[in-house]
Amino acid sequence: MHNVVFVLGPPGSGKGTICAKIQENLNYVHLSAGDLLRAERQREGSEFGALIESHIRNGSIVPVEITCSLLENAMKASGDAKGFLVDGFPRNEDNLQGWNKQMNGKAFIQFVLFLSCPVPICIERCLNRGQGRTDDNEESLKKRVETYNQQTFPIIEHFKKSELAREVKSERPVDEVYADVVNVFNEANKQK
Ligand SMILES: Nc1ncnc2c1ncn2[C@@H]1O[C@H](COP(=O)(O)OP(=O)(O)O)[C@@H](O)[C@H]1O
Ligand SMILES: O=c1ccn([C@@H]2O[C@H](COP(=O)(O)OP(=O)(O)O)[C@@H](O)[C@H]2O)c(=O)[nH]1
Ligand SMILES: [Mg+2]
Repeated sequence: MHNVVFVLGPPGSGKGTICAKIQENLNYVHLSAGDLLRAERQREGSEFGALIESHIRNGSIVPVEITCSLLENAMKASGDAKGFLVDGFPRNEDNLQGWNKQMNGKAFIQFVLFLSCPVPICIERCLNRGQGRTDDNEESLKKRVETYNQQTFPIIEHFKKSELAREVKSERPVDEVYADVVNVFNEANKQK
């Protein structure tokens, strides 16, 4: 049974940055759904490359069958780990239902880390991210924020209702955000 922590928040809220630090220090394996999709987009012979690229440029969400299989394969390939940080997923109802169907009995959601950050700061961060991404531009970001507000925030609300969400405000400097995130993980692992 894979132990999973979903890491959610608007684009630019710091999910990848924080997950990398957690992976380094707390023995969780970081799986960025976005990175897995970008790798699949480039993979020689992938039948989903064009579909993934159009969703990424559009800030829309790739069908869960594709993303969930990439995540499950990555967890299988990773071998034993204290847990998996599933970064940037689930992003909508289709993702959540698809995960529940495909991963039922195979994964346990320990909790959901929600990095909350004002949108203008998020946009600024993405525009300065400098990773040469095809979706870090004004046009794509506008759509990504709309997708986040319309489709992803309701998923966060769902996890809040089931008392699985742990919110950390992430407009502060990385070290301050990370210190609070460590406390959330320590608290969650104490309860195990
Ligand atoms: N707390 C923070 N303060 C300032 N910049 C940050 C902070 N967290 C992340 N960043 C920067 O903002 C950009 C987006 O961070 P990233 O971790 O990629 O966010 P996400 O994965 O949520 O899109 C990166 O350039 C990163 O270095
Ligand atoms: O589970 C996922 C994760 C990402 N994406 C797509 O990949 C893009 C980039 O996601 P990522 O998490 O890398 O963006 P970030 O929030 O880190 O800026 C999203 O806008 C979506 O188009 C998706 O469709 N499903
Ligand atoms: Mg990211």
